[in-house]
Amino acid sequence: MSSITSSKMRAIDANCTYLGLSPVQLMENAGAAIAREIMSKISSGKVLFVAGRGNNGGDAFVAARHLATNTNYEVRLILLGHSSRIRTEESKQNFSLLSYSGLTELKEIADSKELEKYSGWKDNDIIVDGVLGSGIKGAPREPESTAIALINSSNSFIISIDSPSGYDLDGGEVVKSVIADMTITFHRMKTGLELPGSEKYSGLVKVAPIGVCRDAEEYVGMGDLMSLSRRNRDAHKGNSGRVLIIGGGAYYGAPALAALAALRTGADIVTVAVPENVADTVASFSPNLIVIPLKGDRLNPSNIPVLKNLLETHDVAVIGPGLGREKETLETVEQLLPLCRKAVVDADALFELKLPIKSEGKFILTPHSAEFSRLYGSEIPEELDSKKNVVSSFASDNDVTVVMKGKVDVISDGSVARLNRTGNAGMTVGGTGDVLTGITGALFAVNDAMDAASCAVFISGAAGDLAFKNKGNGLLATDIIARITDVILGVL
Ligand SMILES: NC(=O)C1=CN([C@@H]2O[C@H](COP(=O)(O)OP(=O)(O)OC[C@H]3O[C@@H](n4cnc5c(N)ncnc54)[C@H](O)[C@@H]3O)[C@@H](O)[C@H]2O)[C@@H](O)CC1
Ligand SMILES: [K+]
Repeated sequence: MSSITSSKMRAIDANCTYLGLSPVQLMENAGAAIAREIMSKISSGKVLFVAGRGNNGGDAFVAARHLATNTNYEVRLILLGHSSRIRTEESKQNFSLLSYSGLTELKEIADSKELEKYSGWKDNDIIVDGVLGSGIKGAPREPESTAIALINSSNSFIISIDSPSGYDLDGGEVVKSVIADMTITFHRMKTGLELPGSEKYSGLVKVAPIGVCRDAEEYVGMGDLMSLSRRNRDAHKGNSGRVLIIGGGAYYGAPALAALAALRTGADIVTVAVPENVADTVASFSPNLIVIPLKGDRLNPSNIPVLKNLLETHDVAVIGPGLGREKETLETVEQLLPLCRKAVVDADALFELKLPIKSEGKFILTPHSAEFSRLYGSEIPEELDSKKNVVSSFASDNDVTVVMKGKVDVISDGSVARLNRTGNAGMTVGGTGDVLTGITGALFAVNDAMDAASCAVFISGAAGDLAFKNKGNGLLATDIIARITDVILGVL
């Protein structure tokens, strides 16, 4: 299995919480794995744990408790700082258990000078480094920086928890780091621990499983939303995404639903370009929409110059909702796609889509399984793993990102395939596909295709699940739009 970044690991941890596997359970497994490694290395001896106030320190608390159950070990632990400043509940809980765990010494030292004077640095068989892990930001500050220097100047065998403290697991610049003899990282190998020269800091690297649910990685969850780009405090209008919806003509509700969903997902500017016969109707749905009427009552080649200008001022185009399948409309879509830098292609725009699209642009296609089957030119297998393989190779062959909608959605950019199970039977009502494309467009404007596509199906399904709680099978596409912000704000 390939290595992962620390932000991916944080997303997996958060997905575990979303599924009901609590951080305290993972911490228990992480700490127990460290204690087991120490016990397999020495059958008795002196072990000093140096712990920070984050969850890396929490792992150290658990490991110290496990190790101290065996009286062959003399276990000491220094907390860098005051216990009142321990960051998380799970870490606090594990720290308080140490008073009852038979440690030889338990100290809280916040001051660097006092840390230097501490008598327990000498003659340890092992020093365990739980100072900083994946949560580090910037160069180590005090007292962590002094602790790192003191650990490095000891003659003991040094085991780092998850990461040598100070080392960037994503491979960024290292200002000051523990030089470990061994690093035990959790769940999966981390990108930064595979880089050339990283062994100078990490020593031997072992990967310890901590009982992460398989679905926490494979299925999109709340944790994945953490990797979406965040709005800058000093952002200007437009920085958070400009979305151009190209649709309508045959229908008028579909482009309006996509546009409103994009706005609720956080896009700054959403422009709806629709044939003039439906422009007033679309505009009448909401004063929040900017509607540009296009000549004619269906999308046609004479609209291309206007759309070309609009594409230049928007980050992403959403092409398809309510277009209809007139020959000239589908030909216009074919001519438009190469002009797009980024586009979400849905509904009628998928109908006669010629792949691969001859363009430098990036594309997300959002077919349901019948539409996918038509594009793929064959039946889709029933079994989920085979489905994943089919979607993945289709995405790779055509250089697109695909969301194949279904009871379980399959998302792939050709190199990674993810699954999503949010959503419910009530969402078979009309318009839900348009809501998904709108969400996808808003996310794609400011994120890469795979993150945008995966998070969009999750958000759309989760908003549908919230709507279902109140409305049951009577839920409407507009009810889903009304719950998008609840999902994004984390009210699940
Ligand atoms: N569910 C989870 O999230 C799990 C996390 N685990 C452990 O938790 C670690 C990540 O925990 P956290 O996110 O709490 O982060 P860390 O424990 O790595 O560090 C965060 C703490 O250090 C402080 N800090 C950040 N940068 C600093 C700097 N440059 N100088 C001094 N102090 C600094 C922060 O204010 C915070 O208090 C992992 O490395 C792993 O060891 C494990 O318990 C397994 C499960
Ligand atoms: K560490």
